[in-house]
Amino acid sequence: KNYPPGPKWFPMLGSAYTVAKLRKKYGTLANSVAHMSRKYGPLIGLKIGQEKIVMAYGMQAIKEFLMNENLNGRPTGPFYELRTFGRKGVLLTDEAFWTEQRKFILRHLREFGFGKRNMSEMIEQEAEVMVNHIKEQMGKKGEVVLQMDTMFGIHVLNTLWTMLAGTKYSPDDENLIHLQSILNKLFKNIDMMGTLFSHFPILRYFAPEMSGYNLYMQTHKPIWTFINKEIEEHKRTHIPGEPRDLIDVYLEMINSPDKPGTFTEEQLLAICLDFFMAGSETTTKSFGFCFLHLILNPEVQKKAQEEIDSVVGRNRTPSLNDRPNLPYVEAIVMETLRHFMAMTFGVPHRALRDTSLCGYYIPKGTMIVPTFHSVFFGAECIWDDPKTFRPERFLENDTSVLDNFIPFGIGKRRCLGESLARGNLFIFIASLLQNFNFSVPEGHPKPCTDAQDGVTASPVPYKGLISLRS
Ligand code: HEM
Repeated sequence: KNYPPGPKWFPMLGSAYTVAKLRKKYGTLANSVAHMSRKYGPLIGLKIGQEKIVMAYGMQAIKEFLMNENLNGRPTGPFYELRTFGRKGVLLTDEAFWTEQRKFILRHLREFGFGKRNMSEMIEQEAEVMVNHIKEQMGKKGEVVLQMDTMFGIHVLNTLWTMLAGTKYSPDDENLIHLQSILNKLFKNIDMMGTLFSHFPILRYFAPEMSGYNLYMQTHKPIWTFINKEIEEHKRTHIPGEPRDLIDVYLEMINSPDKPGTFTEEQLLAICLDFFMAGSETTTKSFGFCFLHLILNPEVQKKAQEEIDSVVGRNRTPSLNDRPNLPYVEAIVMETLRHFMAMTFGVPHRALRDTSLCGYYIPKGTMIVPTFHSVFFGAECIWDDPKTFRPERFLENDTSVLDNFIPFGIGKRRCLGESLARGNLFIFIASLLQNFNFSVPEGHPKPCTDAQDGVTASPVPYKGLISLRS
């Protein structure tokens, strides 16, 4: 009673068929939810299989939802448990277990530079590696055509992995390129609400291929192996009392006599997996959207390059200290996040107790998903030309712009990696624009601005011509 309104529920399927039909018609899940919200309002009540799912559409609904602590859980079920041998990690756990782990991770990541000055130095070093790697590929020609939607993956992971595991990988590391490409494939085949076997768990036994179960497991296994190797290496080389990174600190906690019960080796593996997925995918996809729009908007590149030349010059790498003096580059970062998150849903929450939202009843156990499309592109968007890539919108003196800018969420479950993500975006974009121009390669089509659906939205794969600036 008083559950949010939505499409009719059919026996067994619930509203799955209606949602699938809308998705076919409107191209993406975000566009389908936008369509449903026109009919049903800011909360759309769905039932997919046995699962109740509410989509929150619009700033007021999303803010009220994210600030309601009764809605701070994460979904349960085999889809969420199989990836980490039970409910483990930080991304998809809740209650006291999650609080203890999140606090520990945040405190110790800071020891290894997270959010501090040496984070800037570490990102600057990686940006230099990236610039030099591109220059090597250019050779004497001074230009090269590259697959731009995926080329940031290893560089982004390196900035994260330095703090987590004290390791960096070569941009040509074949194993890591493979792991990122299979993860990319998985993320295109599922979405933030899950996949067929998460809504209909029994299908994993009868139709493992069709329900997405096989792909899910085939993707996770090599990533577990990769992380396990890293943990084993740390166990072999770690000197007690001299932690080098988060894995070492965590191992010390596991070995301490008075450790709380939540600290186990499986939990450490789950945390690394969460970071591998939540940390590298999101930032890499954001770069994909950013350079796509920079290629299509040479005047934005030119404006940023003039700013960088006058503040930083050409002889040193931009740093996070330059942020206040590079407002146009910072505005590109925000415009990038807006375009990426407009087509990406927030991580699903779960009602820990019966509660109410926007005057509706939300029963315990309901999954609830924020639809950022509404605030960045859709009906509640405060910008009149939302699909245009126009960084200037963030430089206009309008405070409501920042009130409506919540790509990392709000409240207690707010993104744990915001400072690293923003730092990466700022330094990499500034460094690349300082050195290169980006354009459509001869004989190639203009990149398409439509997003592809998945756990996180991706740009349609595209190539760019990168040439040395004169
Ligand atoms: C463009 C980059 C990124 C965006 C837009 C982004 C956005 C988000 C959003 C919307 C959430 C969900 C908040 C909620 O559930 O209410 C989230 C959670 C999370 N993010 Fe990010 N994120 C980004 C990068 C990163 C990075 C680089 C890391 C790792 C260093 C990271 C780690 C996490 C983790 C661990 C959570 C779960 C937090 C929790 O449940 O307590 N994210 N992120």
